[in-house]
Amino acid sequence: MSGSGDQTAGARVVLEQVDKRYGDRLALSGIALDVRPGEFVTIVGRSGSGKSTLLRVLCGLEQPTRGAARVLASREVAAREAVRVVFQEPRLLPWRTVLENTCIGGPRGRDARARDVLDRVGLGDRLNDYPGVLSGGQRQRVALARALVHDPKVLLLDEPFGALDALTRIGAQRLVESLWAQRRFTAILVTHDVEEAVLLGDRVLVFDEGRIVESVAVDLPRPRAREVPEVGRLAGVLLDAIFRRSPEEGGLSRRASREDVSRHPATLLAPTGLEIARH
Ligand SMILES: Nc1ncnc2c1ncn2[C@@H]1O[C@H](COP(=O)(O)OP(=O)(O)OP(=O)(O)O)[C@@H](O)[C@H]1O
Repeated sequence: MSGSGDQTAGARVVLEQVDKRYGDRLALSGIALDVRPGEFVTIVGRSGSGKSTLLRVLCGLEQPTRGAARVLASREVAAREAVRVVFQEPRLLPWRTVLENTCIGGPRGRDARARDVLDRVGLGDRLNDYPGVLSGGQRQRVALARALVHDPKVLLLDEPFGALDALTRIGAQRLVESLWAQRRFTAILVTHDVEEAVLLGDRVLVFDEGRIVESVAVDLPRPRAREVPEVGRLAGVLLDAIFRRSPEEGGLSRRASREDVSRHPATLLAPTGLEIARH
């Protein structure tokens, strides 16, 4: 897909030997990463492998213990405009309308832009509704609009589709991909779904114990479908990388097979057999 309309260019993201330590736990260990402007990088890995910590470092919620994380835009942009995050829960204010939620945190006079973005995510006719009357997928689209209204150079997505049902999830994936193709921001998405990682990523990184243990380039035309054999093959490669090591401590109670995971994608959420809580 080629960019059209807006000429917004994404920023380059560079991490140099980043460690993040919590007490004696090393959540990130020597992460070196260079993300091209406009690249779509997806990240998979077992629970606790450091994926969310990486996003928190990138958006400035956490400081690296060692090393540096840099966002390099082609022109000077305010930090708050450079990087935006969409979380698994939409985090909307229930007493504010869709339009008001979308404008939150932005400078005044963003109404027109917010309306435009809400239109693009298919909520142009829900501006004055409150979050309580929206579906889960619609709320997540408001969260996406709220991030995009700032015209970010980097969009961080932390399991943004995790709480959506399968059909809504496919629609939301396509929406994110088409917005990315239009606006050319740099996208970094954390997911537990290896197929989703292949469908959306130019490159998929596998995390394990705070390190990048595998990097898989996905050189397939877009939009991609789960039915394409190469998508399934790459998803298998990723699963092998995720489960290659079965650590004695804190790891899998048994080695999950590829079949287990494709039948029950949520297996990855709870590799030690814990109850899976869905939001
Ligand atoms: N604020 C914190 N204080 C202490 N330890 C933390 C904190 N945040 C994360 N950790 C630890 O850092 C490690 C990495 O956590 P992180 O949330 O990045 O993993 P994750 O890969 O995103 O996991 P999940 O897929 O379950 O969301 C874990 O061992 C976690 O317990």
